[in-house]
Amino acid sequence: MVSYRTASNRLWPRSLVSDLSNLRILAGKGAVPVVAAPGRTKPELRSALLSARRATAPEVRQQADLAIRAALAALIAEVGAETVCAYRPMTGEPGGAQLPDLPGVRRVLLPVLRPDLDLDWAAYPAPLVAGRYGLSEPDGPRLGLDAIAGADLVVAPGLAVSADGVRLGRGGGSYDRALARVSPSALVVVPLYEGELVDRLPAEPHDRPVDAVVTPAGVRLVSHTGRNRPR
Ligand SMILES: Nc1nc2c(c(=O)[nH]1)N(C=O)[C@@H](CNc1ccc(C(=O)N[C@@H](CCC(=O)O)C(=O)O)cc1)CN2
Ligand SMILES: Nc1ncnc2c1ncn2[C@@H]1O[C@H](COP(=O)(O)OP(=O)(O)OP(=O)(O)O)[C@@H](O)[C@H]1O
Repeated sequence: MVSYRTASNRLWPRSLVSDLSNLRILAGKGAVPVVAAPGRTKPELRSALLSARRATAPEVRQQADLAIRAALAALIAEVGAETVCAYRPMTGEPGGAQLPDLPGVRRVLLPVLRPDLDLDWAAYPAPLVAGRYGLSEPDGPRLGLDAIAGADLVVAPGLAVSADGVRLGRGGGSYDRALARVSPSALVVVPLYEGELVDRLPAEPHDRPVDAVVTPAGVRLVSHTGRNRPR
């Protein structure tokens, strides 16, 4: 099987990558120079990206959410993911509220934000209860910080991802910590709207690279330049 090594040094089946030339274009040119303007700080980028999401009409967003969920379902079927750590999007986040209703997945876990902003996990489906920051979180036994280590696919929230796999989150460092516990064989993907896959993002040593983004256009690997050559 031909496969590609991604930013986090994991192998992806060739069958997921429909068009390598397309990936090269994305890696080389990226998108959205307005958002990715060099020199902008993480807080400036967060604020610009969140404003752009808020400015999107609900019906446009819902169409995009539908396409993102379809692409994610195709990915899950392709890789045969059995345990998935996902999240329950808040209003305006890619994928919409139904994102964690994943067909064919044996076990879905959702994050529960701890007071120190680290992430505990609980099984889903489960009743959702209101948490901090307007989050809806599963009400059920807490499985511990290391539950994410059992996932073969992690669907992580983000505001943007760069072509070399750097993810920009909300700034709590929650996923920086949680992604450090992911199995080396697991895949990490971030649902995004078009335009949120950008050329470059400010990167810090604690940032954990991700493998792919899931946009309305499909699954796109990130960081396939350099060491991500076909094997
Ligand atoms: N749907 C979803 N669930 C998630 C996350 C996420 O980004 N999205 N998280 C990802 O880590 C964790 C929760 N962390 C969060 C941290 C900040 C905010 C938030 O809304 N912050 C406000 C500022 C709030 C304030 O400081 O008063 C903001 O970003 O505008 C939300 C979630 C776990 N669950
Ligand atoms: N392992 C860690 N333990 C404690 N704090 C951490 C850890 N990793 C990162 N942080 C802190 O979290 C804060 C936010 O980091 P950063 O701006 O990279 O967040 P982010 O990746 O955008 O957010 P998130 O991971 O919550 O989605 C930083 O102050 C950073 O020092």
